[in-house]
This record gives sequence, structure tokens and C-alpha cells, in this order.
Amino acid sequence: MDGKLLWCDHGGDFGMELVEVGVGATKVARAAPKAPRDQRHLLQLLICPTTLQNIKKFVGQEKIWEEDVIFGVGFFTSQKGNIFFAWYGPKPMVHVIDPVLAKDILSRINDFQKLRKSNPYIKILSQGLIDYDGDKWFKHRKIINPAFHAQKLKRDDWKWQKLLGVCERSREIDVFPYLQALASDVISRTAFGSSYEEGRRIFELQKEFISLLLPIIQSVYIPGSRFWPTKKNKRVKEIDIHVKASIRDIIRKRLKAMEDGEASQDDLLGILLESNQNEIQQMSIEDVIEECKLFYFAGQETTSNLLVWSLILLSQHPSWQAQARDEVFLVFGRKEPDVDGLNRLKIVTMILHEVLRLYPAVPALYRLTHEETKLGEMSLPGGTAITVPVVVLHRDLEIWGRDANEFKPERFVDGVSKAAKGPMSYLPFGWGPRICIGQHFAMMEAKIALAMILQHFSFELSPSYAHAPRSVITLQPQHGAHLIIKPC
Ligand code: HEM
Repeated sequence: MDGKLLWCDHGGDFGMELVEVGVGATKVARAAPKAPRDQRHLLQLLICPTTLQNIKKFVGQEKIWEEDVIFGVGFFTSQKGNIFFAWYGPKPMVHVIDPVLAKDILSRINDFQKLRKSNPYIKILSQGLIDYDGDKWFKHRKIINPAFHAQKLKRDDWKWQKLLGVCERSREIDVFPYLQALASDVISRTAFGSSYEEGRRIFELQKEFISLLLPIIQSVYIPGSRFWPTKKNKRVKEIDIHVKASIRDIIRKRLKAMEDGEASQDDLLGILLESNQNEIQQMSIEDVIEECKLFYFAGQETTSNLLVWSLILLSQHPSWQAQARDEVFLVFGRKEPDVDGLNRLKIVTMILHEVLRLYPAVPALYRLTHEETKLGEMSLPGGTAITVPVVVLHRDLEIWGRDANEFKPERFVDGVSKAAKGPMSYLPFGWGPRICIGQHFAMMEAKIALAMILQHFSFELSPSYAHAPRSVITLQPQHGAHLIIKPC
């Protein structure tokens, strides 16, 4: 089988280039040998340990860094078009980079179900809507949908000022933690409404949990190791108990208020609890707890990533930053942006679409067959894992043109459908019945946040910024986003 260039180096971002791939990974990676140490990072689609050894032989020991490699895949071409088989350690996975087949996979939700999580730590982090299949998924999606109706999202109690208090004079800061705190505030208010302060404490614990989890996710899970009496395992258990107890406490208070005749609130918690009380569409309290945990994770991680990549790219492209600022001043002046004005932010919207194309918060979608299933001309056995590598589709030269790796928001001037050749080439929020339930919410939040930042600051990359996108659950800047911020 011939090798094929499949994965390029993101225009230098990754400091490494996957040049050609073949069975046994004889020709795989070419490192950027001159990349400074802090700018080298993962070869995203890599390799079982044996393959890593092969790669090292190929590129030379000193040019590849084991700690940079998170997982492993050796891609090779099949004779079936853009379908590739890869190995994650002993497990095969089918990668589908064909928009037509991707559409088939994402629409046939009963044939292609969610990939079960093999690492039990991730199960502790969050389950809920994003993991369920069949009737349970359908029921939960129907119940939760109304929480995301546009009218419900028109909140004026998000505390944007916190973000603006960050800096009153020109200085260098890592903006990533601030953006994470902002997204966490916003989702906390949306999920828990008046119980927001208590919700926030839960989210802080979840954050600690994620930081404990990251190194675990990046290494191979040894069955049973979750029960070893290590300091980390003890803390993970403590946090899990604490988070669940705190959510239970919020629920108890809210139920009491509902019993006392106080009107139910139309935040996510109110909607979930109404269904808990409803005899026809019942959700158990355990279900409610899992959905609350999921919404923190799904709502905070993704949106803060969108914002941080937006600030990084606008720092790299000052003329787009200036155009976006002009537009924001034209629409809102110095007034706080309101939801109704957001539709008039054409340039800001184009920028956000382009950021999501180059750095999609969810860089790949995963599915699993549970019985023998036809896909195009292939017949896949039950238990086959499937990936739709969104980030590869988003940078495909045939779809997006030779400038696919460049930041060019103008490609979205006539909307998303005109920019991509067909809807399946652009999937930052997934597609089909399982498309992101929070997409409008996320875009609205990102527009407001970006508009306010542009109204108050100009920003450029600091010399200490090291460009290192890495995919750990979501695609984020490994070393943060060090920017020089100036009030304007
Ligand atoms: C920039 C922001 C966001 C991005 C890029 C994003 C991306 C995605 C993607 C790609 C999926 C589909 C996953 C799949 O098909 O396997 C998804 C699903 C989901 N997202 Fe988002 N998301 C974002 C924001 C949010 C927010 C703000 C929330 C909630 C507050 C949210 C909640 C969910 C949930 C619950 C699902 C599962 C839907 C289902 O399976 O029915 N997301 N998201």
C-alpha cells in the first residue's frame, strides 16, 4: 500500500510533520529539528509503543520526543478512498475522512453509537446526554432541548466585568485561565440560575478533577489501577463524593422551594427537576446529577477554547483584530453588547467560524458499531471503532483550497454553507441528530465575550507565547496564551 500525506504540520504549529504513513509506520514523521524545546509538541495522530520505536528509528532518536506523543496511530491508506485504518495500541480504528460517509455515520445514530469510554476515570468526569444512545438519549435530549431555546439564553446576569477588571494598564498575562473562569461563570449561571454560587464551587472541584485527570488520560490505563490507594486516587474519589453531595444539596433546596409553591426556574436545573417530578418523562436524581456535571464540562471547556484560540489568532492577525473592533464599535459603541445586536456582527462571526475550522474544540468524533454494519461498500464487524477526524476535514486542501492552513475569515463571507464544499466538510459542532445542543449558546457567549474584549483592549502575542496546540479531550493551547494586553 502506498503512503499518502495525511496530516500536515498545521502550518508549522505542531513543529512536526506527518509526512507519509505506511504499514508498520516505516515512513511516518519528520520532526522540525530547529523548533525550540518549548515549541515542540505532540504528533497528534500517533502511535502504539512499537510504532513509536519505528518512528524514532526513522526520524532519528534526537528529533522525536516521547513525552510529546499522546496516543498512537499509524495511518495507512486503504484502496477504499479516504478511509484509513489505524491502531491505538492493540485496538484498530477506522478513520473516515470522506464527507459522504461521515454524513452516513453521523445520521445513522442507532447503527453508529457513541464509543464507550474505556478509561473509567473519564466516566467519573461526566456521563449524561453526550454518552447515551437509544431511548435514553432520545428522552434526555427532548427534556434538555428547551433549556437552550434562544429566549432562555437572553441573560443579562453574566458577570463580564470580571474579565474586564483583569487589566487596567498594558501588561502581559496568560489569558487562558481568565477565559476559563469566564466560561465557567456563564455556564454556572445558565445551569443553576439562582443557585449559581453553590454551582460555582462544584465547578471549581470539577476543574481540579480535570487537572488530576489529564496525566491519567494521556497514559495507558492499567485495569484496576483506579482502586490503588494513591494520593491522586484518593483525591479523585473525594472530589467525586463532594461534587455529587453538593449537587444533591442544591437539588434538595430547589425541590423544597418548588414544594413550597415557588415558581420553578427555567434554568437547566429547573428543567431537569421538573422532569424528575413529571410522571411521564421521568429523569432520576442520579440522571440529573450526571447531566449537571456534563454541562459544566461540555459548556466550559469548549467555549473557553474557542475564545482563547480567537484571541491568539487575532493577535497573530492584527488587521482582522482592527476590523473586528471597528465593527463592534459601529454596532455597540462603548455600550455593553446586547444579544439583539449580535446578529449584526458579521466580521466577528466570520472570525469565529474560521477559528473553529482551524482549531475545533472537539477535534474528532468517535462512534462504535454494535453489530455488523454496512458503511459505503464496506461491511464493518460489530465492535468496530470509528473516527471522523474533524480537524483533518477542516484542513483538507481539496475542500478548502491551497490556503487551507491559513487564517482567512473572508472564506465565510457568504456563510458556512458557501465556504465549505458541502455541509460535511465543516463539523465544529458535529452533525445530525446528535449535533451540539449548546452550539447557539456557545456562539452567542463567544460573540459577547469577544465584543467586550475588543471594546476594551487591544492585544498582541507576547514573546513568551509558545504555540503548542494539544488535544487532551479538547484542543487547547498547551502552554496557555501569553498576550500583551493594552487598554483601548
Ligand atoms: C465552541 C463551543 C462548543 C463546541 C465546539 C462543541 C462541540 C460539540 C460537538 C462536536 C458535539 C458532537 C459530539 C459527537 O457527535 O460525538 C457536541 C455535543 C454536545 N455538546 Fe457541544 N460544543 C460546544 C459548546 C457546548 C456548550 C456550551 C454546551 C452546553 C452548555 C454543550 C453541550 C453539548 C452536549 C450536551 C452534547 C451532546 C449532544 C448529544 O449527544 O445529543 N456544548 N458539542
